[in-house]
Amino acid sequence: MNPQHKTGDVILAAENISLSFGGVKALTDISLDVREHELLSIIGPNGAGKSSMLNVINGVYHPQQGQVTWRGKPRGAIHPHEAARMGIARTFQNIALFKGMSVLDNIMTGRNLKMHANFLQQALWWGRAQREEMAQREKVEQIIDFLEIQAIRKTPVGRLPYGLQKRVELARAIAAEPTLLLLDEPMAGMNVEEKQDMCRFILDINDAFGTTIVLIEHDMGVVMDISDRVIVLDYGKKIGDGTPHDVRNNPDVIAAYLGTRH
Ligand SMILES: Nc1ncnc2c1ncn2[C@@H]1O[C@H](COP(=O)(O)OP(=O)(O)OP(=O)(O)O)[C@@H](O)[C@H]1O
Repeated sequence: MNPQHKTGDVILAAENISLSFGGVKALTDISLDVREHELLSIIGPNGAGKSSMLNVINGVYHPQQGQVTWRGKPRGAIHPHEAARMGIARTFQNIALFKGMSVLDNIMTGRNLKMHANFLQQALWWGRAQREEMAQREKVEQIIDFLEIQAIRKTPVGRLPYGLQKRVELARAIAAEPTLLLLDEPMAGMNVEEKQDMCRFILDINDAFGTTIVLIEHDMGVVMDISDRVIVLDYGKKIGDGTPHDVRNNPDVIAAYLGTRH
């Protein structure tokens, strides 16, 4: 894929971010930006700081130094629910779904932010709340069709194979209609066919909804294939930032990462 034709303005900028846990420096002076509509991958060996960076972006961690700017405005220390309100959705390395609930109900939880009627309003204006519930369900059904999970819509998530659970988690994340979608190893533990499906869905989301995607992924084939741009971290420092072609030919990256691990 080629990048430049589709990417827009910078929507998120992280400037000089440093984050430590006790004596462990997870991130050191990292600056990066995320441009609207792009598919940006963050790669690097285990412990390089990739998940920490996503956690800074969506407000799970607050860096000791540096600043995050969202649509040109410095953000300050925010919590994940505030990041969600800004339009930043997230999936996790370990699936975080309600295992006893059906696929449909799990995806509905992703619509919470879009619900207007609160509990009291639901009690007072039953009709209106019901109309809203129907509209939300319709949206969820569209997502179910989009991700081709119609056949399992009533199945409790805990009974599904791993690959499908990952797809349901993706469905729940896009149910929030995010501007920026953070995906933390969405293909980990998948077989080749499941990975191909997941790649297709990620690209479709990016294309069909214009959703900006930041992806952490260890599979280099996948990263080089689908990314518009790749950022490389190593020991908490940024050592590469460019097109897949640039990164593949960056001597620092080759030395620190591609030739050695994974
Ligand atoms: N909550 C935490 N408490 C203490 N140390 C942490 C915490 N989160 C991350 N770290 C440390 O920060 C460093 C970066 O970890 P991080 O999980 O961000 O790396 P990563 O690149 O995502 O690794 P992986 O590919 O293994 O998921 C590691 O040394 C890790 O042990």
